[in-house]
Amino acid sequence: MPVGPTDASKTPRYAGLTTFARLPRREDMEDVEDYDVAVVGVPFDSGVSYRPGARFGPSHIRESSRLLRPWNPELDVAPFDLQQVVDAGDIAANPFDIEDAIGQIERDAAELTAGGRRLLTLGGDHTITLPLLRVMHAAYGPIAVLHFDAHLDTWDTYFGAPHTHGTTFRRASEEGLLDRDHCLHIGIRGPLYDARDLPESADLGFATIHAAQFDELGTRGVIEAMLARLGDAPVYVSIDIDVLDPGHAPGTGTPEAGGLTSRELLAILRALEATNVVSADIVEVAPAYDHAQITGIAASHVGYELLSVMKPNAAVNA
Ligand SMILES: N=C(N)NCCCC(=O)O
Ligand SMILES: [Zn+2]
Ligand SMILES: [Zn+2]
Repeated sequence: MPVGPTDASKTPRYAGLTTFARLPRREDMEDVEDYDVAVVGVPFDSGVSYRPGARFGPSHIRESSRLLRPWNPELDVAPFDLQQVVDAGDIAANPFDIEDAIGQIERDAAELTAGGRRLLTLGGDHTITLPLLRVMHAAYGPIAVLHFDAHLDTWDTYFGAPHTHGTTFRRASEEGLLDRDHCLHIGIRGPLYDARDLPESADLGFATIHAAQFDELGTRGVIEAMLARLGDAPVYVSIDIDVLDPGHAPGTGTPEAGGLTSRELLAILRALEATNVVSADIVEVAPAYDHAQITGIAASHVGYELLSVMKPNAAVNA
């Protein structure tokens, strides 16, 4: 039986060290390799183009996750009984050297996912997804990326810099990491730099469901289109919290009006039960702009739903 979160009926939720959902720390495990999914923080925000602060995202999401409970009634699952989930702490990413940080993230994520283990990464800005996708590609081959974001993040460079939070998915596509027939952006909105931004993103392998399409499609219609696009491919889910409307997630660096509600996002994530989610990240949570943990709580619930749809990899401990 997996070791689950601290029992809230025996130890107050607000007591003790802060781990995601009050899960055991990886260091607490007798056999440190004995987990199916690791939650890991990447406190890095040196790739942002506007407001900084996502380096404090991991600790804020953890602190906001203390109220999560063990049973998920929407999916009829107990995500922490299905598989051993641990909190693996934070990856120490160099704030002064983006290339070095990307290398550190890639190495540590490769180690944490050895043997087919899953990762739920708490960012950090969206720069951190590139090394995570390299690790996914090494394990699974070209990967279907399900990208929730207000932004395309398929731009080329900022000030000549190739590795930023706005260029991640162009680099990933250029490096051949993506399964170009099955990648999808959901929630795109707001002004762009150029009329070519959208066609270029399509050329890089992404279909798009714009935030403005939610009214005509409805959540059900979005889910159907998403499942059709993903098919049976191994799916990596990257969630930029700014996909949510600023009313649902004010604590982020590049907010855009007209976004999803947290209820819409959570419903869409639950539908991933029918797919093969291999790992995921939640990025761009910047607590300095948050109020009353609105963004942190949304992010912690997003993480909970992701853990609820990740199925244990039969290869682990086989
Ligand atoms: N939040 C992320 N990942 N990217 C935003 C980039 C928007 C911009 O610099 O214009
Ligand atoms: Zn964004
Ligand atoms: Zn982004």
